[in-house]
Amino acid sequence: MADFTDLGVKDIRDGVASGEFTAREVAESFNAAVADAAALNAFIVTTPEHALAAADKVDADRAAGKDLGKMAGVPIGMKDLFATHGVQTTAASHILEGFKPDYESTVSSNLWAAGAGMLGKLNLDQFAMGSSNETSYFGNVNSPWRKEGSNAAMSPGGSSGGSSSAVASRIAPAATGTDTGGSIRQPAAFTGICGIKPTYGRCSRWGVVAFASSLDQAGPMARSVEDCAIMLEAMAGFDPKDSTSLQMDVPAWEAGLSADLKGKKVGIPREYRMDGTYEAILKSWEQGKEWLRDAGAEIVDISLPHTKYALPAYYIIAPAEASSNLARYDGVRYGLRELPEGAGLQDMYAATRAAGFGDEVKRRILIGTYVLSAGFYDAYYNQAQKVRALVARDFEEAWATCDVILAPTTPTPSFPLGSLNEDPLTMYLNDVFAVPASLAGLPAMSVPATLTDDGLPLGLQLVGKPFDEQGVLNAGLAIQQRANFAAKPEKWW
Ligand SMILES: NC(=O)C[C@H](N)C(=O)O
Repeated sequence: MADFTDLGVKDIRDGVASGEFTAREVAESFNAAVADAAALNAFIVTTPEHALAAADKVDADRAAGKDLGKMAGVPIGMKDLFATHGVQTTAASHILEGFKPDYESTVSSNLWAAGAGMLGKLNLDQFAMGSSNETSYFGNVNSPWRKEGSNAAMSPGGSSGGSSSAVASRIAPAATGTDTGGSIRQPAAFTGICGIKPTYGRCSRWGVVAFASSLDQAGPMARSVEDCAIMLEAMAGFDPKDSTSLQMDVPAWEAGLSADLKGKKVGIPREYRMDGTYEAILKSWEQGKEWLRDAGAEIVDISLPHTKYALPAYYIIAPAEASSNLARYDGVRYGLRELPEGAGLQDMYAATRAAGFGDEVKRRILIGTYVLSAGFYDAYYNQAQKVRALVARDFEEAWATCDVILAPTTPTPSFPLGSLNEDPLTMYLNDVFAVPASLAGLPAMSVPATLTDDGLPLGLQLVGKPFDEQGVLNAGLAIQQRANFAAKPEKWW
């Protein structure tokens, strides 16, 4: 069987369209790679038949001379937070084990309509809560990357850790992710791939298991900026079923790609120079400035004064919304039910939730319930909302002097699995550079920049004005062309 696993979204789509190979050949090749990579634990369930059926439809459409979609013939991984009709959807939680939705999320429907197929449902942190993919009920995901000279299992980041691991290891050309406070960008940075969180409202949240509804956004994860542009075009669009969906046409991001940044100003936020950030990351940030200058941009110093309050505000707002969203898992409507002998309704709720939710999910529900309780609402929840407004205002003011912002994606590279489990605060700090853009609802992307001396990927982050995914993608492309990140993890799985 021919091996197509080094190909990305654009290569596959164009090769299928020109008849260089068939969509079925591609699907078979990736299905085999997925089956061979069980050691990564990237997938919770695999759906080879879905990938093949979608491929056959594309091949038949091509033979019949029909128009092919944006993602025609591309088999992808689907984060297991998207409801998929008839296919188990768990959010990596025991409480949803066995749940097979009788509906399809809007984002996945859009992708299938564009000609993509599904390789399977990808592992993640439980209910997307985590930064290492260690809170999944279905076990850790392994990063395909290892430190030079070490066999220690590394984190692929989280919560979209199955997505990042699958794309980096080339068992999927692309995958969906979701980002509430960094869940696309941080795993992309940890594994040397690209990932973009679009403006809040670009991708419908309908059929996406809710974590923090005012922050949750879907986006693509792939190995190039071009592939992200193509896939985002297929995913995005107004959806009347999501009341926060943007009523705007989807721009032609792929056609609009240009790495010429003449006339653009790139802002460097001085508050992002934080203690505890790895030297190699500060160095790659400097390098990033040079690359963007080389692409024609002017580099300007900017200030986002409320940056240090963003993470604490996020860890009040996100748990508050989660405690409300997760109240629906009661043992009656979905998945798991624990019904001890002689138990009443309240006992059944308690037993189901005690058995069904993992520790991190329980921690967030407790914090969220606490900050929303009558005596603490003003002191915590309302205060955090005010901070959120200040963080958003910082960005609005910055747009007076720059068009796009360059920052690190994370303060550190990937870490060994197990090393931060006992320390939730250090784990939360992973998202210190990602969360401000989330609170402000802005488009933001991570692009691979370089490797550390011991061989781990580092990413650079670009943050854009509202609705300006194009500006983010174009600056990302300028970095991609200069970083020439061609490193590939050595196969050990
Ligand atoms: N869901 C996310 O965007 C990830 C973030 N680390 C969190 O645990 O909330």
